[in-house]
Amino acid sequence: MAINIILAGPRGRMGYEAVQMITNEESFRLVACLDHKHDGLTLGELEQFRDDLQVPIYTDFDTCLKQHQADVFVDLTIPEVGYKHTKTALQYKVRPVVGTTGFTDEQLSELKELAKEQKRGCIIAPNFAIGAILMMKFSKMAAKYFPDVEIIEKHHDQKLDAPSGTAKKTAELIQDVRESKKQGHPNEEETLPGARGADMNGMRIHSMRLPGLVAHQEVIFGGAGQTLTISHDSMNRASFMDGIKECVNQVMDLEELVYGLENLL
Ligand SMILES: NC(=O)C1=CN([C@@H]2O[C@H](COP(=O)(O)OP(=O)(O)OC[C@H]3O[C@@H](n4cnc5c(N)ncnc54)[C@H](O)[C@@H]3O)[C@@H](O)[C@H]2O)C=CC1
Ligand SMILES: O=C(O)C1=N[C@H](C(=O)O)C[C@H](O)C1
Repeated sequence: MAINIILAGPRGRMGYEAVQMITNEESFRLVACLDHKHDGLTLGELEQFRDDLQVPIYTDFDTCLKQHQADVFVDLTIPEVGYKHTKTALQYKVRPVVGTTGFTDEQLSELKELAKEQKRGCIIAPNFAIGAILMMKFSKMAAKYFPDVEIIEKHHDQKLDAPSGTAKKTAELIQDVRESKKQGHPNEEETLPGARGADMNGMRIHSMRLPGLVAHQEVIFGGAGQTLTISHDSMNRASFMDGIKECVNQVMDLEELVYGLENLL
């Protein structure tokens, strides 16, 4: 039996790629899309999609959920909207797979509680690329031996949230094995605010935004007389699609919220 999917954000960089992946996958069926425009049209009526994509577009999620029996809801939008969508999907007992980043810790806790109450699977994955998951895992391994670490994440200049979800997740994983420690000289001073980047329990995260970039991260560890750099580059958004596929399949068997694809691989 096919898995029926509703996708939010089909016209976005990730959404467009996800439409191609879902509609090319035999075991998936794209039953509807959610957008903030084009209510009542189908994807095929929009310029960027194939004419034969007879997938209806809704601007109101409640209406969409009442009209279509969906198993999984995929969100690739913006933080504020993605959070509201995820909550609504869970209230309708539809399983969310969320790639949207920038949720607060409070929002994540609230959604975790809701998924538990509703006994519905929900996956929130700051990064769907397998290479990025390995980069995070390797960083956690290295942090045991190198407590001094700085993260540099580099993204395209249309990204809304900083630091990236991946950088925050990496720092959280490192934090599991690293004691809180303020890095750099104890008396260091920023003569330009922000020069040392964001501070997460003494660990520093630097966010770079430039046209031409897609999604890249370096985790640099420093020790006596040596540095270790673990890096990952997504050259295009196809790099995230296998991860979304995996999450759509796995969320069907979950009854709680899982934050991070590293917990499922
Ligand atoms: N987890 C992962 O592996 C990845 C996550 N992302 C995240 O995915 C999200 C989307 O990224 P991009 O596609 O690059 O952004 P984008 O800006 O290209 O697309 C966002 C889409 O959201 C849509 N949108 C805005 N408000 C909406 C609403 N009320 N209802 C429905 N749709 C709405 C916009 O029309 C737009 O098409 C971001 O949060 C980004 O950080 C991006 C790449 C990989
Ligand atoms: O906005 C993006 O592009 C990306 N967002 C995710 C993040 O915030 O970590 C994943 C990837 O880095 C691409």
